[in-house]
Amino acid sequence: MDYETRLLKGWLHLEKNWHALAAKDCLAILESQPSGLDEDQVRERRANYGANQLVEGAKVSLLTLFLNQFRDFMTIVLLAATLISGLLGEYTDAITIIAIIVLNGVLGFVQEVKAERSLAALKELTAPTARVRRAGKVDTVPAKDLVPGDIILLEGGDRVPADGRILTASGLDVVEASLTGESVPVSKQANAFVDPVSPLGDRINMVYMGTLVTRGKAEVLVTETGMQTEMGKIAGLMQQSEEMLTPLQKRLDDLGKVLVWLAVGITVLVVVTGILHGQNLYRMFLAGVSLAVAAIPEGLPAIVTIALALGVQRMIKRHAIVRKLPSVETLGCATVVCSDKTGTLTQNRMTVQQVWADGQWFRVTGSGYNPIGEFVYEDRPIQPMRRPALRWLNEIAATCNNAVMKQVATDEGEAWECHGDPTEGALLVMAKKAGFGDPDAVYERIDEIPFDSDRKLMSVLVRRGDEVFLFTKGAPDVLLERSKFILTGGKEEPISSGVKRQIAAANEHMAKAALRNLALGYRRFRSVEAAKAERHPESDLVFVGLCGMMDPPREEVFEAIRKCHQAGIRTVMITGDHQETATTIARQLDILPKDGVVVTGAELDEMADQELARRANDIYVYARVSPEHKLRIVKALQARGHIVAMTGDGVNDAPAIKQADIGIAMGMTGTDVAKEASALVLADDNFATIVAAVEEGRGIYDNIKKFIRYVLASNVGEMVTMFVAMLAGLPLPLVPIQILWVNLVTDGLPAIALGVDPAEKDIMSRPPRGVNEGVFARGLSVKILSRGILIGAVTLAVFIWALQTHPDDLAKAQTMAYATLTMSQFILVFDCRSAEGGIWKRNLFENTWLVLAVLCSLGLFLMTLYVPALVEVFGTEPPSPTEWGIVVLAAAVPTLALSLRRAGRKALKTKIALGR
Ligand SMILES: Nc1ncnc2c1ncn2[C@@H]1O[C@H](COP(=O)(O)OP(=O)(O)OP(=O)(O)O)[C@@H](O)[C@H]1O
Ligand SMILES: [Ca+2]
Repeated sequence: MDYETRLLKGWLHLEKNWHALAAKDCLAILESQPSGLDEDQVRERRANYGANQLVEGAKVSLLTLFLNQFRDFMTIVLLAATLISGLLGEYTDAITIIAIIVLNGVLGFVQEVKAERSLAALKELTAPTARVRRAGKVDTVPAKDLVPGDIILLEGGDRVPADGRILTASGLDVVEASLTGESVPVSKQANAFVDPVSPLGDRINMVYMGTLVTRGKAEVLVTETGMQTEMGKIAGLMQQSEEMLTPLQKRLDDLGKVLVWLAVGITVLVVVTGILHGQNLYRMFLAGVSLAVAAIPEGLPAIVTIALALGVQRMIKRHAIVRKLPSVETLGCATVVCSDKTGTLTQNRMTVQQVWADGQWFRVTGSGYNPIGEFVYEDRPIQPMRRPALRWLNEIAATCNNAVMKQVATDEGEAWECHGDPTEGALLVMAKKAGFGDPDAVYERIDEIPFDSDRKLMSVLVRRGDEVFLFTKGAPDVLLERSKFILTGGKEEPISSGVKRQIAAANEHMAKAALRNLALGYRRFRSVEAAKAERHPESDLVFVGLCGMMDPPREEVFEAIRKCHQAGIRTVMITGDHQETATTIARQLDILPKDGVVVTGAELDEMADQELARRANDIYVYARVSPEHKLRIVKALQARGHIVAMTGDGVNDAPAIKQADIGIAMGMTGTDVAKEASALVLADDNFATIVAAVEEGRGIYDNIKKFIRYVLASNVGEMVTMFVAMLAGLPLPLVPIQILWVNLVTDGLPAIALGVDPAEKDIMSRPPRGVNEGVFARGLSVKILSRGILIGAVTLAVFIWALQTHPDDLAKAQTMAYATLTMSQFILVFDCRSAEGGIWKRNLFENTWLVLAVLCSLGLFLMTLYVPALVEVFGTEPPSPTEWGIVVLAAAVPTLALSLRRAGRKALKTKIALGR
């Protein structure tokens, strides 16, 4: 570092005024260069500067999390009661109860840690990345790995990953609202002079972490990372807290509060009636508190989180990444899925098959990205570079292009892969087939006007010797409109309206064959300066020709769309492509029914919002639309009461993604902006993944309902048993420790195993659930109460029977009641697996976890009957074989009776139906 640089560095150290320095001085100070840092430098700086991350708020320690398990009111009361009983000399009772409470706490703790971990893993998956140039090579790395001195590449749609000085920029616009509050994009430049004392918003040669690039491209030298960034300085204020509680979780939280008071109320009643009937006050108190602890479903929120988290992991396996947990529930309610076409419904592996130029048709042979094939005219191979129109066409196609083709080794030998836009990949391959493989050797690129979905065009300014051209490619209708000339027989001639009609017809012809079309053209300039001075460079073009590329539908989409039909979900295609191409593909995929309507962006512009809403139910394809139209479409569908899932990838798609009930972003081709607006990211950009996510979403919601049903029915059973016994003046049916143990073995493992239950087969043939439908809709509360009451009834029946057969043996009768209550819950858990069908609706062994969980819990329960040390503590007396028979029969009654009743009702219905 020379003296001057060191001087600057000293000054900078005080002020951090990167914006007031020349770019080359910034590079010198950071000892970097445009080709980037090398590996050693990066490693060293990582150690010095730390990760490029905002430090998060303090995390809850594991110990706190563990202690939290014992903080609820009833557990504290129970602990106090236990202490008293310890003081009164009931040591075994006291120790056992404490042991059970600790076990319960451990269980809750494990559940919560697991839930937390899964959520953290989720966050990791959606962590931002950055494109960085190091040692001359461009690579995508996690944004947290950036160090000062790194050279990063930005383009429209990126979130800026660190603070940096702009080295080069073309058409760069950045929204800095997150930093300055200003929502109008700021236009940035590399070489602008910026006053040292200017505010953040005026430093137009800098970009700042967390701001959004809306358009353009730039190379940026990272100057500050992590907490040293402007964002880091205000990190305390900025911590975005993502809404992580789902509507269901909130509702259950409220429900939990009600249930606590209900449980406490009933417990008080039980205790009071027990005492009035002459029960021992102290034992009654302990029993009451134990009952309350058992009956309060304090584990529900944690189990819901686990079910959500496990479901979310299953979704990840199916390539759907959930960014906002609440959307998991909404997924099951979706009534319309609006999907992009290119790459989502189709394979996005494009191949140019037809070319129209100079009034003639050509075929291009070959398939995929393999650059082997020929241009064919009237069934004879030709040499395209010898024909002026085709030569221009291929030169523009390859030069106005940012894709890179790479050869990779696969299992089936060498294959070609496209890095970049597949549309451009197809053009590169075509040019290579024509024999124009290396455009950089011929044309020097000076500038680029990047593609955007609104303009539907892309251009590059190039120089060849002292000739200067603008090469443009884009949607044929758009490009044709901007053309004034056409290349015929090697000469530029004015384009007549007749020729325009001929081109439009050629375009239509290819579109009807499902080809995706692009037009190519150029414009000459006198000099680079003249081109740069031109306000509308993409006009007065010379039209060269059309390329039609095949982009076949994805195989798996056919099945996915069929599933949607069955599940009562409508599929709508929204595409920037031509209406004929869109229509043909939509027909192939069975998205567009016979009477379905296709609407274009131009027609949308003519339509008022109300009219759009009125017609929204009949429109299946929106073609040649701009991202702005998407927002209107979402709103129109929502106005018709639909729950809308909407896909998108670009910056301009973000508002629609946000507005949709389920915003979906593309994982591969999507911009950061689209991803951040989304609730769901498709790792494979595949439509079928949306359907898989809906399926999982429905399954997760179902599973949550399953264990709510199970846990609450069990608890009702426990309450009914105790309450009725006390009312009837019976002795205590279960001793406190037994109550606690029932709760531990039944609420623990089996309930969690229900959370991973495979979805029912008919899950995608039901209509979508209403968004406002509560958990207890569709008779769930009746199911819970009927089962709970029956469980209580059989437990009491067995208890009374045992009291009568062994009048002097209360312990025996209590053991029988204890066994009946436990066993009936083990049977009930299998009944809860089917929403409508009864216990035999589903294969018992389909959910191995559940079988294992029940066996495991059964073992824990049997230990208290047969392990001598525990028998002593639990005061049990093992039933005889006959008594076991009675217990198991009685325990099966609630589930069997209700399943039979359902089967009976169904048979009756069928009979009535048949009778008609
Ligand atoms: N890289 C590109 N350069 C120039 N023009 C392009 C490029 N990519 C697409 N186009 C043209 O712009 C049109 C709109 O593109 P856009 O990306 O908005 O939608 P799409 O890819 O056709 O379909 P979808 O909206 O279903 O993804 C395309 O139909 C094509 O004619
Ligand atoms: Ca319970």
